[in-house]
Amino acid sequence: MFEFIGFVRRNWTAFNPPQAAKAADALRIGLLGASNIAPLAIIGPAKSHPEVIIAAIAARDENKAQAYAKKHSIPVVFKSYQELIDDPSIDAVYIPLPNGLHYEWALKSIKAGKHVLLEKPSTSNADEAASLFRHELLKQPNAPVLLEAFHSRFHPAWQAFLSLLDPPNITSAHASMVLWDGTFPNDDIRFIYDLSGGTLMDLGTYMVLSLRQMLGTEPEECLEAVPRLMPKGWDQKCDQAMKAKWRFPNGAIADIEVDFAGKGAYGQPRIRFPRCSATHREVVVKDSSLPAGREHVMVKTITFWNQMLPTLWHRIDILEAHTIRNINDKKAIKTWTEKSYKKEYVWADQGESKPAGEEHWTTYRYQLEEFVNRIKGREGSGCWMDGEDSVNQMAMIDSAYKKAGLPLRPTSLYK
Ligand SMILES: NC(=O)C1=CN([C@@H]2O[C@H](COP(=O)(O)OP(=O)(O)OC[C@H]3O[C@@H](n4cnc5c(N)ncnc54)[C@H](OP(=O)(O)O)[C@@H]3O)[C@@H](O)[C@H]2O)C=CC1
Ligand SMILES: O=C1OC[C@@H](O)[C@H](O)[C@H]1O
Repeated sequence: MFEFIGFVRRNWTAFNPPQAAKAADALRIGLLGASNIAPLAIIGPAKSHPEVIIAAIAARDENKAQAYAKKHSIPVVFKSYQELIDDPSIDAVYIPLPNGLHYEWALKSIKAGKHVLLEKPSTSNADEAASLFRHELLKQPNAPVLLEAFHSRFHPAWQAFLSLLDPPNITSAHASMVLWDGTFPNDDIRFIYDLSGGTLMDLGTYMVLSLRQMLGTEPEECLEAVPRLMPKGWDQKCDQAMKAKWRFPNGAIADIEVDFAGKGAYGQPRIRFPRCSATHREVVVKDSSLPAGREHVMVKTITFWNQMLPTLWHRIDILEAHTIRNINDKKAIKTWTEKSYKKEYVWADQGESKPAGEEHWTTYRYQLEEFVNRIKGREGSGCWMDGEDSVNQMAMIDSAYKKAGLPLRPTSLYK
């Protein structure tokens, strides 16, 4: 009952956040495009941030921008993306454009001296990511801050989950999410190759990041990648679903499954709640009560339920599979499991300095906190995604497209 009340209160407040009075030196952020995601990813989170003002929007159609600005109380409308990034009163831009336009508009914004919060996936492929994140302009003193908006990694629950893992001793890992057909129409930007669509580029990015973060390193090889293409008549260079498997340097095998049109038995819609899990190498548990010739071993599996939107609800399951067995023939004498659970909506006490956070803060709000901290030169929670991380993320995505025999998403012609 208390948990249900907490769930309702947390989620109601997440979507109706308290309004903070704005500081005189608040960052003025402009939005490129009247996107579907901005209200959740930045307009809402900015409300409770005293140092952020959503100051302007630009859309390809000015009337659309005006209507969006009115709905979301955005004071200034620009006629084009370029006009917005050229305006000296704008400090930073949020780029939630189709994936294929990320590179061009991020680079244009950086050239205009703006800080950039860039939607995931950062670019269309690893080559683009390398040219963007290793750009000379980002190496200058006082260079703009560029962040791939991988919101989920900024949440305390995700960090708590990672802290329970022992990456060198992980033997297998898994991450998956399956949605029902029709969540997005077949002509959505997500499924258009020329805009760098594909399910691996969308849901897949979260699962790829989950594996990379759980293993704490980059894969050696993509062992398998099996796409299901969009239905006939739709873009045949886009995957509607993807299953892929990699080998990591410690020998761990890690796989993902993502699907935008899950079907179960008899064609019934199938969904799979976002999750990821890691299983560790068997360890011997010291047990002085055992007779000679016997040993006690344990295998630990840790699962995170809802790594994508943990504020809504999440759970970390710690499962220990114990066995008492003969040492010589490995015959099991007794087996049992022990389970415990963890949730973490705010940072656990870390002594003197606890990073900012509230139970109702979404992943996007935690991310915005760190984006601002970085721009203002403050330490913050320590969560960040640096440029090389974003390049490696795209390299792992590319490796699956290559293995699947699909073309890499197209590189922008913008220089
Ligand atoms: N972090 C997260 O949780 C989420 C992130 N995303 C990411 O955000 C980005 C945008 O997603 P979403 O908001 O769902 O997308 P939308 O379908 O809302 O499109 C975003 C904007 O793209 C602009 N646009 C520019 N060129 C084109 C074009 N050729 N065709 C279609 N649109 C164009 C439109 O701008 P205009 O208004 O100027 O016409 C539109 O408003 C993607 O990169 C996606 O991966 C998406 C959902 C969740
Ligand atoms: O980033 C995202 O998160 C939620 C998904 O449903 C969406 O397609 C994706 O773009």
